[in-house]
Amino acid sequence: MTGQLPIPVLVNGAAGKMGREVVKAIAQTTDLTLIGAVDRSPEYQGLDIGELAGCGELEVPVTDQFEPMLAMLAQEKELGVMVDFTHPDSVYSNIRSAIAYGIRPVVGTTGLSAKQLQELAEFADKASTGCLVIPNFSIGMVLLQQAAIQASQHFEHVEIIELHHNQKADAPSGTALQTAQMLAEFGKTFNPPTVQETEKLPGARGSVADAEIRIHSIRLPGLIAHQEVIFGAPGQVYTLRHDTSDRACYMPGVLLAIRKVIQLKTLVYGLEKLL
Ligand SMILES: NC(=O)C1=CN([C@@H]2O[C@H](COP(=O)(O)OP(=O)(O)OC[C@H]3O[C@@H](n4cnc5c(N)ncnc54)[C@H](OP(=O)(O)O)[C@@H]3O)[C@@H](O)[C@H]2O)C=CC1
Ligand SMILES: O=C(O)C1=N[C@H](C(=O)O)C[C@H](O)C1
Repeated sequence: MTGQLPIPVLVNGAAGKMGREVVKAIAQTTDLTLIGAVDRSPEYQGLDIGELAGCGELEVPVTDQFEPMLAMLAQEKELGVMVDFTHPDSVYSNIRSAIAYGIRPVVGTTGLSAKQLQELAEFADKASTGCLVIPNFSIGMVLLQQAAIQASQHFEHVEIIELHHNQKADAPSGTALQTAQMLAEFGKTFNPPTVQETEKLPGARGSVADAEIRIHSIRLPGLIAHQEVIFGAPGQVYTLRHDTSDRACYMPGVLLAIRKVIQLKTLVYGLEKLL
């Protein structure tokens, strides 16, 4: 907490699957206060977000008026935070708008390109405004990625499978892309060809990400969010797997990010940098 007052938070995408979890998590704290709930869905306009999220009335109605809410948040005595769980198509401009108002973004929405991230980092830098972009807020995924980095020093072959619910807009997942990027950071290239391959169906071998790491995306009802990183070598396979069974798993990371972002003056990418 800065001073005596709670950190004012605006949740963008508040009526969505993640937005509702964030609203519930904030309502259970004493050092954060929900001051706005933005969502574009017409069916939820004017409804109390607390009722919608299942944590009781919060006297915060859902609105689609993002910019006016940012302007209102900018008037608060304490530094304001905008949590974004919206859509890959709008996240870039949401972050720019928040920073322009001096609001600190905590971003879970995936789908930002490397170029967009670079531009946002420069924008945040110039404005001396903290911004957190976190492809995955769960501690289990951070641990998986750390184990994968360690294993990558010893294996030449690795592929990633990510499995998600079939409402997910982007593929591959932000987490899978980040994982490949983390393994590529040590300058190694994986999966040297062992045979001339032919794809009888385009995409059968997945997509090629950083350092020649292949990513395969599965979308099915019944899934939430899952990832496997599979290393292979002659005579052995080493599989790392993380399973999400409830979106509550992301909330400790989201709350940590809200509390940290107000201390930052630049854009930081990845939960591991906060731990
Ligand atoms: N970083 C992490 O740990 C996690 C990240 N995610 C990411 O978060 C994002 C959201 O996921 P999820 O909650 O499952 O998605 P949902 O579709 O359930 O929720 C998104 C909500 O935001 C609304 N919305 C979309 N665009 C806008 C906009 N421009 N302005 C205001 N509201 C908007 C949607 O309305 P409508 O339905 O009308 O489009 C919907 O109500 C995805 O990118 C997902 O990959 C998800 C889980 C964890
Ligand atoms: O859409 C989701 O659900 C998730 N999205 C994030 C991603 O793309 O990596 C994080 C997690 O996998 C859940």
